[in-house]
This record gives sequence, C-alpha cells and structure tokens, in this order.
Amino acid sequence: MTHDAPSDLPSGYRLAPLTADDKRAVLDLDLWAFPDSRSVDDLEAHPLPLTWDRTVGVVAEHDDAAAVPADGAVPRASDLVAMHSSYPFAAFPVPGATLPVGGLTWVGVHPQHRRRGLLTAMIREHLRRCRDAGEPLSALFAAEAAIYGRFGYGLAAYDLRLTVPRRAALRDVPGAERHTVRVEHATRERHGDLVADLHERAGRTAGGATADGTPVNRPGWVTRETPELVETFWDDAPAFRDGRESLRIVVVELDGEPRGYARFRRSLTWEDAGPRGTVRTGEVVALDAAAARALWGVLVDLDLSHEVVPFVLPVDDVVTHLLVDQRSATPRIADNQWVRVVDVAGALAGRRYPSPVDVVLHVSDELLPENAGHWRLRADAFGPATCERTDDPAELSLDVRELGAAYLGGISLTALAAAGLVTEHAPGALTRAAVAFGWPVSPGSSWTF
Ligand SMILES: CC(=O)SCCNC(=O)CCNC(=O)[C@H](O)C(C)(C)COP(=O)(O)OP(=O)(O)OC[C@H]1O[C@@H](n2cnc3c(N)ncnc32)[C@H](O)[C@@H]1OP(=O)(O)O
Repeated sequence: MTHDAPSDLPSGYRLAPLTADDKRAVLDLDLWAFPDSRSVDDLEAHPLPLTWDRTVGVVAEHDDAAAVPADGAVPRASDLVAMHSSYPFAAFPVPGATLPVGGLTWVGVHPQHRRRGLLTAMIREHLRRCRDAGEPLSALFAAEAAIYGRFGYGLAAYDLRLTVPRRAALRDVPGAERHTVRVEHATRERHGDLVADLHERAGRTAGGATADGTPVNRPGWVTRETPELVETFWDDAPAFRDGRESLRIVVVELDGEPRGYARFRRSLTWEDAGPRGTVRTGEVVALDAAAARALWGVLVDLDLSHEVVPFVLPVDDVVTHLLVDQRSATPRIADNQWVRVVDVAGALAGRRYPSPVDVVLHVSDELLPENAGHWRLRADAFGPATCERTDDPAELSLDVRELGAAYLGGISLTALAAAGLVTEHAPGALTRAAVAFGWPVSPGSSWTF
C-alpha cells in the first residue's frame, strides 16, 4: 500500500491505492463492514471481483488514529480503515444505447472510524475518477437505502422478489412444448459462453425492436464485463453455498439452440409432513415467452421441492404474466440500482427517448456544481439527442438526484413531481418530459454488484 496525495478527507487520514498484495487487509476490512461467519483465512484463496486499479483505500495515520476515542476498539492488524472500488462498465445499458458507467462497489468503513466523513470523501474521489474516465454516470446497489441520496444518487430501478409455490399454474405459451431441457452441473467451462451470450441478448432485445429494426433494450441490464466479475460469478466453492448443493443449471433449447437458462441450488429438509425443499435460482433468463414458459415449467416442478425462490427479477418480468395466480408467489419489491448523473450533457445526450422532446431543465447539484444550471434537451423519438447549456427560462426544475432516478426510464417524472421533487414552470412541460423520459421496458439488473 503506498500513500497518495492528501484529499478532502478529514485530518489523520489519507487515500491509498490498493493492489492485489493488499488482499488480506481488504478482506479484513470487508468483514468489519459486512459481518460474516467466514474468516480472512476462509476467503483468501477465493478470487475477488475487484478491478484493482479502481480500488482505493483510506489509511489512518497513526498519530491521529491514537487520538481517536478508543471505546474498547480492537487493535487493528492493518491501517486500512475504509475503501471503495468501482467496476468499469464500458457498455452499461441505458435507454436505447450503452454508455461507460462507473459501478460503485465494496464501500466500507471500519466501525471505529464511521461518521467522520470518510464515505463523503470517498464519494468525491469516486465521482472525480468517473469524470476523468469519461463516465457520465455512476450506478450502485445500496446496502442501506438511506445512504446515497445525499450524494445525488437517485433510486432508478426496482426489482421483484417472488416465492413461487411448487406446481404454480402457468399460462400456456404456444411453442413452449417444442423446447428440450438440459439439467446439469453448472460449470464455467461448459456454460460460461452460453450464459454470457443469452444474458446479453436477453437484455439487448428485451423490448423487441422499433420500426427500423433498432432493438429496444432493458436499461440497467449490466453484463459481467470484467474477467474478475466472470471468475467470481462461476466460483462454486463450498464456502459460498450456504449449506446448499453445488451449482446446477437448467438450459432450454429449441432445435438444439439454447434459448434460456437458470442457475440454481436446492436445499432439502425432512419434516413430519415429508420433504421440504427450496430451489434458489440466480437470474432466470429467456429470449422469448415460449422459452420462458419452458424454463419456468421446469423450475416450478422439481421433485422434493415446495417452492422456487428466484433471486431478483425485473418488475415486468414475463413470469408475472405467466403465473395464473400472482398472489400465490407473494410478490415483494426491492430497490435495484441507484444512478448518479456525473455529466448532465453526456448522460442526457447519451440515451434515447421514446417520444420527441424539447425541454429546458434547471438542474441543481450541490456536489458537482459543473452540472448545475439550465440545460436544453432535444431529441427525436428513438433518435439522436442533444443536451446543451442555455440561458432560456427553465420549464422544469429538479435536483440531480431526481434526474438520476428518472434516467433509466423506470421512475416517472410525474410521480417525482407529485412528491414535490420536480417543479413545473411551463404548463405541459412535465407531461411532455415524463413521456419522453419513460421507456417501454422496466430497468433493472439481474445480479447485484
Ligand atoms: C455501493 C456499496 O458498496 S453499498 C455498501 C455500503 N457499506 C456498508 O453498508 C457497510 C457498513 N457501513 C459502512 O461501512 C459505513 O457506515 C458507511 C460506508 C455506510 C458510511 O460511512 P461513513 O464514513 O460513516 O459516512 P460519512 O461519515 O461520510 O457520512 C456522511 C453522511 O451520511 C450519513 N450516513 C452514513 N451512513 C449512513 C447510513 N447507513 N444510513 C443513513 N445515513 C448514513 C451520515 O450520518 C452523514 O450524514 P450528515 O452528513 O448529515 O452528517
């Protein structure tokens, strides 16, 4: 660990770039931030998903650290007290396009050093790095929902959690019966390319295509772009199974071509009434309704099970319409990705809009004042967009947090205005902008990062 130049951290702390040599210190800090029964020794042999040259620590300088009220604090093996990292998503799906996005992750502060402004300083550092890297957006999954709004991240996507009872009735889809099914041990060697290909295609074509054949994508459907993310995705070590079986996969095929998959692990207990098994799946991905029907048909009827618990699903996932009785699957909603607009012009010009729009927005941004001011957004339906500074009067005012919330097309500007978070200055501007900022497919990622 070498020390970087001082930043806007509180006194007594410094930023420090982290490398693979810091793995034990990183794991130790991570276990302080996210309590877990596993130890550094248990985890050290396993790959980490981090991109090291985007991984930054905060170290306590010892003199100042000694001045910190100890309060029974445990002596630390390392001076690493906080860290964050980000994934370089080069092709993050936004409505109708992809953009480079910094996926903020592995944010942690040792409990002894919390609430002194370390996260605040790390976020500033992260946003500066996103700007330098030409990333007009940052996205994240929040450990706690109250953390990131203050830094201009808006809740941009929800996801759906279901517990589907065994033999849940599904509506018929013509052609589903033509699929064949493979149920296998899941390995990267055998299934890595298949999963990556189907996952990317399912996101890119989720909404079909426009009249000129342009695919309508699912915003936020981020792919595992780095080798480290792929490696950890396929790491099936017993330490990560939580008592369940090794990784399995169902693949549905049509005429020998894979059309959908679900990775899963089962667990089983024997009770007086008989076997009680749970099938936990990762993402359930299919290219069309018939493949989805074939896949869910397998998942809801695995022997000795009584329920299927998919991980996260888009809120408009096809299964919500295939289930005859949605209530029986006890749907719950959770927050998926939070989005921070780092560069207003780059972000707004970089997505597509489903209706023509010409609107002047007044954006406020306390943390990145270069984003603040009046911006004119112009776009044709599903065509190119421009976003430029203007002196023209604002038609809508909103904070960058609300702009991030609306950006992926899943949160309506009208709903934000109803909550008092967007202000309309010109009659009709809100409706026009709200329609344009929407998108035919709900946003969301199928995995958390
Ligand atoms: C993208 C991801 O990686 S999500 C993972 C986030 N990490 C975790 O949840 C692990 C456990 N928690 C932690 O490591 C830390 O408590 C963190 C990272 C959440 C916060 O770090 P800190 O250094 O304490 O934050 P910092 O001192 O900069 O706080 C800034 C502001 O956020 C507030 N804040 C910090 N954490 C929280 C929280 N969990 N809930 C609500 N408010 C919070 C602080 O009160 C402070 O508010 P103020 O400006 O009004 O005084």
